[in-house]
Amino acid sequence: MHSKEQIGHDEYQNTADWLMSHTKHRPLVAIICGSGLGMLADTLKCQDSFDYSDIPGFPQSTVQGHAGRLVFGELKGKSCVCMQGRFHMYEGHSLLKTTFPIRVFKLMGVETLIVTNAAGSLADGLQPGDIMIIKDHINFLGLVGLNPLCGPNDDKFGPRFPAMSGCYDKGLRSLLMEIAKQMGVADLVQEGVYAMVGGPNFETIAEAKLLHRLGVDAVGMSTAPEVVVATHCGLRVFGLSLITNKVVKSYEDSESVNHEGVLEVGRLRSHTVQQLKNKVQRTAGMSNAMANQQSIDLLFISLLILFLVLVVLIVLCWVFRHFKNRNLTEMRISAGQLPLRMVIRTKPEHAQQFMDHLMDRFIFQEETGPDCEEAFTEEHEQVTSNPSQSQKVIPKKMSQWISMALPPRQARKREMTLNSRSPCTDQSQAEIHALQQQDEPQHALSSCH
Ligand SMILES: O=P(O)(O)O[C@H]1O[C@H](CO)[C@@H](O)[C@H]1O
Ligand SMILES: Nc1nc2[nH]cnc2c(=O)[nH]1
Repeated sequence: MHSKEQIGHDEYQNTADWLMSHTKHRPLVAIICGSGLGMLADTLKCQDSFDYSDIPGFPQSTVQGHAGRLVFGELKGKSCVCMQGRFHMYEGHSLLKTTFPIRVFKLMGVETLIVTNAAGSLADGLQPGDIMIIKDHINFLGLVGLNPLCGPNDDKFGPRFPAMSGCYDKGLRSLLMEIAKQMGVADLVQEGVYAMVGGPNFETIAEAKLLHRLGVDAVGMSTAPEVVVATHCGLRVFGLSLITNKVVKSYEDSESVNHEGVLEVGRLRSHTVQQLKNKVQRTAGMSNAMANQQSIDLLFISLLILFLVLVVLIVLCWVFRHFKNRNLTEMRISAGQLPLRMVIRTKPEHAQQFMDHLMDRFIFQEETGPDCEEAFTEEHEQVTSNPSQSQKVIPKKMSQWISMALPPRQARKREMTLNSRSPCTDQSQAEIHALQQQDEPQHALSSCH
């Protein structure tokens, strides 16, 4: 039973330490080369390569087309590590063993895993030689409990129940589509769902029909366990399937698939796959820390722009209000001893009318208030003694309560009119001057006695 097998954290760590003591490379990207795709490592500079048989704890590769070598090297100055040959369950390895290198890479500081494989197509639109960007997978082994994460969970790597939705990085997927367009090979590239079956036999026609009905675009015998383990330990994953054959789905079809044919297509398309892989690898080679820093910078700039827009809006509102109120007369009314105030803004021509009504009201109330009788009588006499005066005069007592602020230009005119028409007391003159010197619309007490 695979689930009883355990690999201790120390065993992964020992292998990681051994590798790091044998190479100066500190890769951020790891690549697993699928069947016939071992040449993906060829373009790496300053290579350090190790046979799997020399690496402590590493399983051995037994499949033709999988060299069994770990190659460290640089692409455009960025270190990466390439597995020339992967491990399959059908070789007799446990799923924990087939995914052993992934956790070792994680402990070495790898952040992104690029998986490649050879696969048979079920989708009518995928032809041999096409490249499928893996959008998602169906892990048939996992669905029946054959999963490298079975057994005690190593919390140092990841959670007991890891999410798998979105395990194939969306950003890198769209990036590859862009790159394919730029390279003029967009018609060779499309996204699809990969399914992993146990192998090593290829599919019967009934199985092929079933997979097709289930929505599988391409099928192979690897990849899913590696992706599950990589996602569990927080690696960013990108996957490419090279379509090496069409899966036979019809009893009338006389064609049949074989491993040599699979390897041959791999060799023929190796150059294109290599170019695509290199371009994604260069972007992925930018560490998560760098990518995060870029996101933080972007967030900071967005916030700054938002703040500036807010400031501009506030200033615009202030200016708008200022100009809107500029030509209005402002009347401020304070009531009693309570801090009760009312501000009324109205067109200058309506202001006097309003004041007249207000004063009539006040006078009526003053008449009924016993304590203000004396003040009222005195003021009332003043008003009635000069009935020709077109503008009513606010009684002295009320001037404590009512004030008017005219628009700046009108305030000046009004001041001149008041000066020429009726002599103001020294006190109210002083108030007019004092208030007019303020920046606000000038306040002119309209009480003139
Ligand atoms: O998935 P990779 O390793 O690319 O290999 C694929 O090709 C082999 C069959 O020809 C199988 O191992 C299948 O999984
Ligand atoms: N299962 C399976 N694996 C493959 N690997 C390459 N081609 C195929 C295929 O047709 N079926």
